[in-house]
Amino acid sequence: MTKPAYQRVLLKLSGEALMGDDPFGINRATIERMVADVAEVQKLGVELAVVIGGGNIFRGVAPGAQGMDRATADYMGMLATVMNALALADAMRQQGITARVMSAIGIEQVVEPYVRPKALQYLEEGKVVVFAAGTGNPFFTTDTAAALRGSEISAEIVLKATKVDGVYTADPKKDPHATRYESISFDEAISKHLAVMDATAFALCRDQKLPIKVFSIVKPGALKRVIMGEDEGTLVHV
Ligand SMILES: Nc1ncnc2c1ncn2[C@@H]1O[C@H](COP(=O)(O)OP(=O)(O)O)[C@@H](O)[C@H]1O
Ligand SMILES: O=c1ccn([C@@H]2O[C@H](COP(=O)(O)OP(=O)(O)O)[C@@H](O)[C@H]2O)c(=O)[nH]1
Repeated sequence: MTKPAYQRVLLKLSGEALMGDDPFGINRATIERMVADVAEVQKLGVELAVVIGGGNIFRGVAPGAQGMDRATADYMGMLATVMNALALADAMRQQGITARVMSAIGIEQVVEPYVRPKALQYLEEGKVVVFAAGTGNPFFTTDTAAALRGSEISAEIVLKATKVDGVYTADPKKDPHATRYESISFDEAISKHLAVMDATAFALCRDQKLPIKVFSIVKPGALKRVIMGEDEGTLVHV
């Protein structure tokens, strides 16, 4: 049997993708399917940490936050990621995966706080760690949280599972003529303002020499193919 290409990865799951075809919130079938994908790669012995987004519930820059103080809206967004993290960890439990949620914001009655050595210990024990509340700071995104936590846990790669199947020359939702890159350097992605991830996340990964793979969360089996090092999505590299 061929071995996985990575031993430890940071998986960023889009909050917005949790909606499935619903207008907001968490779609049951969608979260179960995502967890089934995670279970499949966990069986291969890959150490897996997850950063979950919150856009399905609240986004600090959404129209619903108009007129609000940006930092307040962002804290709401971070709390939304905590709800998603709890739902995700529970869905994992139902599929036989032991998961631990760690929050960047102190809410001890609900989830344990993020403590780096503890997170590393869980990973070594084969548990899935779900990082909630992003970076814990307003004006950031969960993509940046993925870059940060990925660096902290010495992940070999950040896997961004999102609604598109890679990085395109322009936003494929707006430009039907956009074409997908097989791979692209951080500098090119930043200088071309490719908005699939924010520049802060790209810059942090570039400085830490932490590659990113952008791939589809919707495509069946894509996560496993990425883990096996097969041709899937777009690699963003130094
Ligand atoms: N150059 C690009 N290549 C791919 N996707 C892009 C690009 N520019 C903008 N996007 C948009 O970025 C979205 C993914 O980023 P984001 O909205 O932050 O998703 P997530 O919920 O995964 O964090 C895609 O759905 C796509 O519409
Ligand atoms: O470190 C962080 C991470 C997230 N957020 C807030 O939480 C929201 C949800 O996260 P994100 O938009 O990254 O989730 P996703 O795109 O995956 O749905 C963001 O819009 C921000 O308002 C924040 O303020 N700081």
